[in-house]
Amino acid sequence: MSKDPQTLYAVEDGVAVITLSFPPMNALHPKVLGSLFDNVRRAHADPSAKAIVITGANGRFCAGFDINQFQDKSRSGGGIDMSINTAFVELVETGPKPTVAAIEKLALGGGCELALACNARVAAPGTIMGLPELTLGILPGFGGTQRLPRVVGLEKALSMILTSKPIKDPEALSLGLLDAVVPPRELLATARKLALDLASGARTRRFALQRTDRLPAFREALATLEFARAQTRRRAPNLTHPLLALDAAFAAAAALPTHGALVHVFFAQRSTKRVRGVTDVGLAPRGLRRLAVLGGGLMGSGIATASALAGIEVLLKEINQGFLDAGLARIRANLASGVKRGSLKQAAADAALARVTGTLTYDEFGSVDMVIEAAIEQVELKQRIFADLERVTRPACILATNTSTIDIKVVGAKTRSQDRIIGAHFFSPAHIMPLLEIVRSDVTSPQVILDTLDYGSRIKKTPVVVGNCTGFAVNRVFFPYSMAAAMLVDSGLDPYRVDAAVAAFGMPMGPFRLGDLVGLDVSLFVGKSYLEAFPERIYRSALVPLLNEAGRLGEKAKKGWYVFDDKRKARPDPALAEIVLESRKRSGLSGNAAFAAKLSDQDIAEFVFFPVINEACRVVAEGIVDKPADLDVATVMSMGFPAYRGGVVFYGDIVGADYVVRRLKQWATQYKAQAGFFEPCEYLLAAAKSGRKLSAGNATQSKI
Ligand SMILES: C[C@H](O)CC(=O)SCCNC(=O)CCNC(=O)[C@H](O)C(C)(C)COP(=O)(O)OP(=O)(O)OC[C@H]1O[C@@H](n2cnc3c(N)ncnc32)[C@H](O)[C@@H]1OP(=O)(O)O
Repeated sequence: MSKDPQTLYAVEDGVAVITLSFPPMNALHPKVLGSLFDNVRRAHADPSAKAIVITGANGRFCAGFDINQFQDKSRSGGGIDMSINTAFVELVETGPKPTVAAIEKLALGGGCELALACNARVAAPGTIMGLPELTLGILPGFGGTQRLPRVVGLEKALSMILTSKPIKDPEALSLGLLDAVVPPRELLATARKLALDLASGARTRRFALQRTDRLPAFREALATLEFARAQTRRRAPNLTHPLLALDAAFAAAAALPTHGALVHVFFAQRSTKRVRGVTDVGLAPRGLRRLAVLGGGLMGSGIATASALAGIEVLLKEINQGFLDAGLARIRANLASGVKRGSLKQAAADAALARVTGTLTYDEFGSVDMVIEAAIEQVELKQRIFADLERVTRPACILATNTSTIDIKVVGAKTRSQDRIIGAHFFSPAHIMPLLEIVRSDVTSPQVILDTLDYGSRIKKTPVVVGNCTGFAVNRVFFPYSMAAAMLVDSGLDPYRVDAAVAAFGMPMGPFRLGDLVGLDVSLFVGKSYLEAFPERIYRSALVPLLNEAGRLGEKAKKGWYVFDDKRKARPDPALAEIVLESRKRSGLSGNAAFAAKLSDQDIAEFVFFPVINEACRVVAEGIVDKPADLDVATVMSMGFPAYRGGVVFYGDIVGADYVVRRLKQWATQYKAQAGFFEPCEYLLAAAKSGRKLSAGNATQSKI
């Protein structure tokens, strides 16, 4: 066996096996690193290899970076040659072919970091793994400070790094640092099989650096790091480098845009309760004791459940005994499911139920402090109800509507009580979804807004005050989302591909799966209000009307964009193709097929979200929200826009207003007939030109 520092390359059964070879410990001499890098690249280019196994010669994996290099350099007074920088670990982790480490005896320092970069790890019994770098006065340099906490958890990783003590294979296995422990003679075969399973998708390929499941919440992480820092200072008051290791773990995470975005959402969520002209004018909430809910349907019963759980007396009104019984049964079922899930104690559920009274009349409405109407979306019906409410309630009683589409001034048009009329827009299911959009008109009194904010906080929702416009804030900002997605499908993309790309961006589901959840009849109805309100910037696809005609109304009809089994599991449906083809024919977008076919997942996400950012800018400019951060919170808490991207406006700042404008203009050129859909608004254009952040908001007082 040669003593030269090198790696060996062989392909066995479709797997490239790369062997570290530098007796006795296969230390990572710069020549070993160089050869490893070359051979990993070779394996990625090698058509006979589907996957890669990295192992060590002489019955050992690797004892880390070659310590002799440190000695030589310190003698010569120079620094370490890190010309083979961390690029190779990135390639090992995320290159086109999956990697598995086959480990014997030891994986220490850089050797452990190399194993951590592999997508899976198998070891023989008697193996030790660890990051002993601090004992040499240096820090783990190949990404160990980042990957180890993500694989074994922050606390364990800090202890391993700070004590430099390696762990043995049984503990490594139980922590997930190893995927399997097998006898030495089975090691390579097991690693090869695992590598092929990762390549075929039979097992999920994992990327340590992208994992967050073992990381604690940000504040908990800070506390752990602070504790470790104090302990380290006590144990080694003269040493700086262990503290640097802690800083490295923290600073690297803190430098990521995800950190900035999450901190933004943290503060934004707390600031929605501060509204100019409402919470800064010396008013105090009047405190709500008794609430009436009109309508015991899905929304009404959810609102009643959330309110009763917060200690509020609830009067539930329905129009006949059958509907009332059904509404009360829904409240009971909501409470029972909370008990079953473990989020609610039986005694609390019983107490909440005891606070709910059913009624068929307005007789007791004189005693309530607030009414929330949750009837169906019909203008005349709501107008009649509000005229009745004005008559049967005290003048101080707040009159709220749970409409999601109708102008609240139109709802109150047959009353002279516009100042106490407000929108309380809940998201379904109302007792679970965390957001409450509070819709004010230009004459809603600040006291009424303040009381509704207070009510929202009491029922544990995040309240966001928004102005009165079509779709209010959330639905309005998101109307271009489904339209852009439909445009892509009409241009030739598979709807399931679009959904997958949007889910990969971080949404809980794609726009079409969401359409099925909401109901495509509802989408059609709501879509019409945007056609009327914003005719210059809508995309009118035949897709949703055709799906409605075919009776494909979504989950409730067991078929929509997808088909659903009895467990509500969605599956793609080949029969959808006919409708899609018909819509494409009518759309006149066939000229865009080549453009659409070339889009990457990221392009697709940008295509559907940049028009959303554009609309969000309009909402900010029109003063529909008090501040852009309110819109960020609203989009995270309603649509599930990823908090680590900070909400739609903050996301616009992450990617840059100028980039958003450039892309919108490109698409406006590509889709000439739909140019209005992509036209950047003034607010966005101004930010792109001046470099001002979109989240800076309006300098002037909001108009709402
Ligand atoms: C970028 C990265 O984050 C930076 C790094 O990786 S820094 C390196 C981190 N790795 C380490 O600190 C491990 C250091 N090595 C050890 O702790 C121990 O040698 C061991 C646990 C691996 C084995 O211990 P043991 O079986 O008792 O054998 P030991 O006599 O110490 O070592 C055998 C030989 O390997 C050499 N060796 C061990 N690790 C080495 C390394 N990382 N580099 C160069 N030589 C190494 C020893 O110097 C010794 O050489 P010699 O025979 O010429 O004296």
